[in-house]
Amino acid sequence: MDITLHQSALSNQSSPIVITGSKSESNRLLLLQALFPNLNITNLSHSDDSEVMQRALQSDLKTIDVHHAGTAMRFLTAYYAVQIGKEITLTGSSRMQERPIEILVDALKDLGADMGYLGKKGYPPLRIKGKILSKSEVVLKADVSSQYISALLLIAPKLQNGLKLILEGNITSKPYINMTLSLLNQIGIETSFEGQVIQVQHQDEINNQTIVVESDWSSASYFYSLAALSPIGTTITLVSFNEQSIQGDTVLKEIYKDFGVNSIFKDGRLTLQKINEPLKTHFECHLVNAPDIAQTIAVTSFGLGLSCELTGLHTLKIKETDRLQALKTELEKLGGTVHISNDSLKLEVCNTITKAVSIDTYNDHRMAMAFAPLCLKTDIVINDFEVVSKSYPSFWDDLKTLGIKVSQ
Ligand SMILES: O=C(O)C1=C[C@@H](OP(=O)(O)O)[C@@H](O)[C@H](O)C1
Ligand SMILES: C=C(OP(=O)(O)O)C(=O)O
Repeated sequence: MDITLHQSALSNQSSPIVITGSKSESNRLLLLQALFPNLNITNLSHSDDSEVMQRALQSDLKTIDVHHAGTAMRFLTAYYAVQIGKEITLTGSSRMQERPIEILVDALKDLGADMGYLGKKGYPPLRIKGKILSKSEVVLKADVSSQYISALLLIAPKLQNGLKLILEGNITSKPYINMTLSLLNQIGIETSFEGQVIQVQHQDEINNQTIVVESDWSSASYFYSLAALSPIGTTITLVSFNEQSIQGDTVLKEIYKDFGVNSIFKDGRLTLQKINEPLKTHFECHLVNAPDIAQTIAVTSFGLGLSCELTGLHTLKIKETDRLQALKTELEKLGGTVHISNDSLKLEVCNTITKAVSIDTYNDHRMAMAFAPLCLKTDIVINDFEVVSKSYPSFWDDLKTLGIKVSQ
């Protein structure tokens, strides 16, 4: 189904937007909780991806389907590899069956795992038979997806001798690896990360404890974009966010300064203030550490009539859709001119936005949410609007709270 966002301005009296827990943190903690049952978690994400993860970990079924959830696919591959005596099929949506997993499968097999492909080599679905993994050191490529590395790190404390990972190549999405290590440290597990080598110590048990999931910074990006596209003086308040976070997407607060948005933290609230128009007409950003906010930034630049060059985007082609191609197609429908390569996107200056365009979302929540803020400039239709539930089910309600006029 589609949804129409009528050209609107944000209300200046709206209540704060409450964003729930980070899906990345939630899915890591859910897996750690399955390994260490005395870990208690609060403020879990309400996203489809976290619900899928929760259901999978509680399931006795022989086939586990994670739909579109990349973290669930990768983290559960490692988890089931060490579930002794269990044999399962792990599968996902048709897109998931095009998202590569060979680097992780090879690393787990090198450690002693018993698993294989049920379809195309290198891709889900997988057959996994849990066993004790005998080895504790493995070499793997780090330039395709950090999720393979996080998956191995999450099961590492339960391996007999812990784990030493030797990373090859440029490390992509590094803040997500640091997030995994930080959560391991928070529950009392010792780790080190020096150069290309990560080590995790073996640990059987942890102390009883509760971890509060931080609110989701990737979801906050759409509000940064709304603030950037609004007149000077506009404010949007988000709860609950603190300046210190283990999520790499906190770089938003630096990046959006260039678009005239200031971030003020007070008592767990983050207020975004549009304080000036962009100081430059061309924007450049290297996003190898924050791939999930690339779509938001490209659309903000377009909406502001700026040219931009975004680099470090080689992972975008293997996400929910080929995000580089999807951005080019949809921005060009709106009148933009976009050049893409395997790892970059260049947008030319465009001062008129084509009206009432229908944006295709390609089963990608971030396509829907990244384009939505353009309703501050023109009417816009978002096709298959339900996709947002992958990470942010209440997104459209939250837009209405801000005064955006929405109809179905
Ligand atoms: O570990 C995680 O929670 C994630 C890592 C990133 O993936 P890649 O490492 O594949 O870039 C990111 O894009 C994804 O949304 C979540
Ligand atoms: C890429 C994403 O998720 P995943 O890889 O976990 O499917 C995302 O949420 O933008």
